[in-house]
Amino acid sequence: MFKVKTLNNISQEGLSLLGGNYIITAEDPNPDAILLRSFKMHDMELPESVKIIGRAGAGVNNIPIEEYAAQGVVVVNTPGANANAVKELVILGLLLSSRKVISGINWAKSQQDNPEVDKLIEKEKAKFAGQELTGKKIGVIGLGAIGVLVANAALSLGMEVYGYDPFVSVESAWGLSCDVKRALSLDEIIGECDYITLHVPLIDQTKNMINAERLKKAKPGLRLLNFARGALVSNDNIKAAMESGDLACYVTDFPDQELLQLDNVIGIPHLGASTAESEENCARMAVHEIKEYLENGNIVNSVNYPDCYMGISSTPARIGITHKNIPNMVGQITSSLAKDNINIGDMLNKSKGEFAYTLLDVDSKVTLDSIDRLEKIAGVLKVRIIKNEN
Ligand SMILES: NC(=O)c1ccc[n+]([C@@H]2O[C@H](COP(=O)([O-])OP(=O)(O)OC[C@H]3O[C@@H](n4cnc5c(N)ncnc54)[C@H](O)[C@@H]3O)[C@@H](O)[C@H]2O)c1
Ligand SMILES: O=C(O)[C@H](O)COP(=O)(O)O
Repeated sequence: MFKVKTLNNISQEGLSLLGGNYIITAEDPNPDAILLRSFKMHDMELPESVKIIGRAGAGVNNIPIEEYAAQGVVVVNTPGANANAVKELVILGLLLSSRKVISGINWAKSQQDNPEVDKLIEKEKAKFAGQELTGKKIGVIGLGAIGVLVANAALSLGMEVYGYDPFVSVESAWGLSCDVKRALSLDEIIGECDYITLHVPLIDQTKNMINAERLKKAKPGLRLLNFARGALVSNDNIKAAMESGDLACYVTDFPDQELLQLDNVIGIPHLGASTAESEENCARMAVHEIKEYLENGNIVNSVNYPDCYMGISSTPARIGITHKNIPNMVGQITSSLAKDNINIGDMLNKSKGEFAYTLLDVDSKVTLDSIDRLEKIAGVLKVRIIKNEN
């Protein structure tokens, strides 16, 4: 029996895939896995029992992934599972930043007791005129799962699309329309575009990426959309750019009190991934990844360990070892097993940055003493018996 602790509400359709061998808990102090959305884990003490953390979503800035890697805990996310939901909200954001529908609707509602409102409408509507998207230039920053969908959708709205992503994956590049123009730097497009939309992860290198200097170069009347993370742009810079008239509108899925006080900010309460379809997709994918790791030791879509897949074990025992990516780890692991007369039938060793994973199928049952010896090897972080039969 495995215990999965949830730190946020997770789609029931996804949770139901865990099946009868799992207990879903919000309270248990010693779970095998943690499943969450945006819950901030930075101040949380992680129980020793936790082997894997599943982020039902894309962003992992709410999880100390390096710290957990150093504890031998694998963190996985669900790439692309909520991308369509975000893309659709970005399209809405483009329209809301272009047409004064929010103020128009609010004005109309304020006239609900006015029997003459239909006559007033024709007079008042001039206050709510906007601009069209067709023919305008948009810069899409970050061409991953979301950025590619947004760039392609913007083309179909008749926009001229520039994409910027120095680390674009081959898979993303295949998904991107050849009509998207490649920008070699952010500065190259900030002065050209009528709209800029951000789709990068929040990491040290992207924090405050739309800084004061860049906003000063912006085309006057720029509309900036941020459905990625608030800290990619600072409030002070948004304020200054609005005061100078360079920034006409800031649409953000991450508003705070200061931003909500500004007239030209459209603040959405982090609804990018909040559709039934996306919540279900994310939960299904995260549950699949957690099951693969707990039941088979396979790592799928990890952000702090290498992906590693050996299917279902057909030997008597399987052992999974998270360890540091340093010389002679495989040598020490295999000779420790050899000393215990345990033959290795199959194995995989993969590394990612400072950390590595070794998955071994062995031809006989392993004893707790053998596991103890593996745990004592310097650099080994966690050893798990995934399967152990006679
Ligand atoms: N508002 C929401 O509800 C919501 C939902 C999903 C994701 N997000 C946010 O959006 C981000 C992107 O999501 P995704 O699913 O597209 O992720 P992704 O990993 O598929 O794509 C991110 C892309 O950003 C690129 N990138 C990284 N650093 C860059 C830089 N300095 N300049 C330009 N490009 C850079 C990467 O190469 C990658 O192609 C997530 O990390 C998350 O923070 C928000
Ligand atoms: O990074 C993400 O996937 C989004 O920000 C969605 O977060 P949520 O699951 O808390 O809605």
